[in-house]
Amino acid sequence: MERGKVKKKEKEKETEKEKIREKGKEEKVKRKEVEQKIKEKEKEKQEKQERRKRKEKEEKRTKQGKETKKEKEQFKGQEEEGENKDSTLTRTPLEPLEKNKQILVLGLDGAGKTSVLHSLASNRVQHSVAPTQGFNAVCIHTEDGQMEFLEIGGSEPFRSYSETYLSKGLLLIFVVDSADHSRLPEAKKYLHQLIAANPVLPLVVFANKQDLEAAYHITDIHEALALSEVGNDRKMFLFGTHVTKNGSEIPSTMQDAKDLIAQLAAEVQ
Ligand SMILES: Nc1nc2c(ncn2[C@@H]2O[C@H](COP(=O)(O)OP(=O)(O)OP(=O)(O)O)[C@@H](O)[C@H]2O)c(=O)[nH]1
Ligand SMILES: [Mg+2]
Repeated sequence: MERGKVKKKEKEKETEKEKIREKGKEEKVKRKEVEQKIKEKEKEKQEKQERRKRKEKEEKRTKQGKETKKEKEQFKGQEEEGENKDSTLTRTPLEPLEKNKQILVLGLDGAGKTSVLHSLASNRVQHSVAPTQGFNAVCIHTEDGQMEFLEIGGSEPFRSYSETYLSKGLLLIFVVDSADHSRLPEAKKYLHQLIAANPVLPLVVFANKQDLEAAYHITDIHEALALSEVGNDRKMFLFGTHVTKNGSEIPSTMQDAKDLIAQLAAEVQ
């Protein structure tokens, strides 16, 4: 009888232990499930982050692509035409580029804009061999950085683009053929149209082709272009320049003009 009781108690103990073991097992399974869930959530989070990063990269690439495309479109033209032998420096923007403010080089066709610009860029006299069909962008490196010049061809169809660029210009360089007396009134009209579009834009006038016998002296050019009327709020400078012997050093007036342009550009920027 006693033995029977002991056996029963032992059995009960055994069942109790069994239950505890079972419970332990269940808890272990539950813990594993929770751990699994946490891992899955972390994985999901990581995947989400990667997806977001990929998307951001993709967007960045598309944006860059668009910009490059826009710039490429802006700069096609004379390079493709290959007519102008100075085309390494020639670009055709359709609209002003936002990045850097440009120094605008304007004036009637044949005044000598390209010749002046390329001579300033290389510090050597460099004649242009063809009229600019559209735009001509030249970057000149200086001690303090770089200057971006933009010539707009002086022929009638291209002149109309000038006003679009004036509001974003840094300086205006106006080149005039000092020996072409008959076209001085036309040059004056064009210059005054330009400056009316931007009342503060500093103005540097190049009375070019001073080497020619028929060239007007700079005081006559001052009068012929009515430079006294350019406005009191505007800085204005006038240089007598010439681009004569190809390959020779640029004349000192041109070097002076270049230094002044660099100084003005630094002040305005
Ligand atoms: N004698 C002389 N000829 C010059 C001088 N500057 C330019 N030329 C000549 O003038 C002609 C026209 O020069 P360009 O530099 O093409 O003139 P541009 O103002 O750029 O003309 P577009 O591009 O048509 O607006 C070329 O035959 C040049 O060689 C100069 O100082 N003296
Ligand atoms: Mg030109």
